[in-house]
Amino acid sequence: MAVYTDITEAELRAFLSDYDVGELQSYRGIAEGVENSNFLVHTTTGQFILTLYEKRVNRDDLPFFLGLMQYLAERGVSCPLPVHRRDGGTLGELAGRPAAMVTFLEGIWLRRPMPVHCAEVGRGLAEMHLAGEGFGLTRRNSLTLEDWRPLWEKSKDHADALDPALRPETEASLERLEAEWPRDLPEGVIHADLFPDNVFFLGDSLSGFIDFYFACNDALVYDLAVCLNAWCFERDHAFNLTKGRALLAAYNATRPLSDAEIAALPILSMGAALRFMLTRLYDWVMTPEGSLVVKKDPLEYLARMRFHKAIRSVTEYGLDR
Ligand SMILES: Nc1ncnc2c1ncn2[C@@H]1O[C@H](COP(=O)(O)OP(=O)(O)OP(=O)(O)O)[C@@H](O)[C@H]1O
Ligand SMILES: N[C@@H](CCO)C(=O)O
Repeated sequence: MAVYTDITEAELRAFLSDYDVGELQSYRGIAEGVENSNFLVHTTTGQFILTLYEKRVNRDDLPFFLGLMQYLAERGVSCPLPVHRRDGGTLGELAGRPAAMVTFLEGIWLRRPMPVHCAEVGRGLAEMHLAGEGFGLTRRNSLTLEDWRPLWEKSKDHADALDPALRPETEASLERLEAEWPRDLPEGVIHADLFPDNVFFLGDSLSGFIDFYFACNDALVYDLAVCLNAWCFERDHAFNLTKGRALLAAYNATRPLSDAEIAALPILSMGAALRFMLTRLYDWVMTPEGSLVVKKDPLEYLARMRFHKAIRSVTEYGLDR
């Protein structure tokens, strides 16, 4: 459950008094998510999501995240819109945490996405990349190549307990990624965490993206590599070629990939798999026993790392070449 910081009704009423959102009717903590504390807030004018930003979110990055959601929403991307206070600001403080409210997005996330949904994500991701052009603020990706080894150093002593293969394979992956990481790919604003739980659907149609708290400037195709990892593998860790084809074709139809971007897909996908293995391993080690947060399995991403390492041609992802 992701309510690390609880709030009282009195605190919430005082917070809401700076907004034109009507009277508080009810509120409850939202169990899903692992990063921040989220509350669903009902007022006489509608429902909103209130987020209290926790450990991994740097306060200085919040104007980037909130500004980006606003920018994308204004340019036709369906995503939460930060709610403005009467003084014009969107960022406040509640229970000693930075806090903001955003509009509620209709839809549900899919536990078992099908190829049709992968195609929707591919199209939506490409549209988001195009819509992000010209956004005035920038943010470095804080979970990219340079950040992986320090993260690994903090948790590697616990790797053997999970799987004896984890340590040697991660060390070998880090070396290869450090030697081969591509540098000159087209960059822009990326979501960087576009997992199924961050994409809402109404029926088979994508209804919106949430959770922009890893968004940053980086190679656009890295976002696609994250999606390949998050959307196109089955529970037994097998890659689903039909899903890969659907995701990549739909992306490519909206924002055509260059030859360099296509060639970089295997190494970027391997890097993306390592990134999620590392943050999951870190959380696995650091989250206290008995805590209500659902820990995610780092080994799912060891399996994906193996798959990407063995790729010989991008046709294995479903790209026609
Ligand atoms: N704008 C929104 N509209 C509707 N529901 C939302 C919205 N934002 C968040 N939620 C709900 O809150 C849950 C957690 O939100 P979110 O994924 O942003 O949290 P997080 O702690 O940052 O999680 P993550 O583990 O994905 O990084 C979502 O699964 C969704 O149910
Ligand atoms: N989407 C991530 C959690 C947030 O970084 C994961 O599944 O590991």
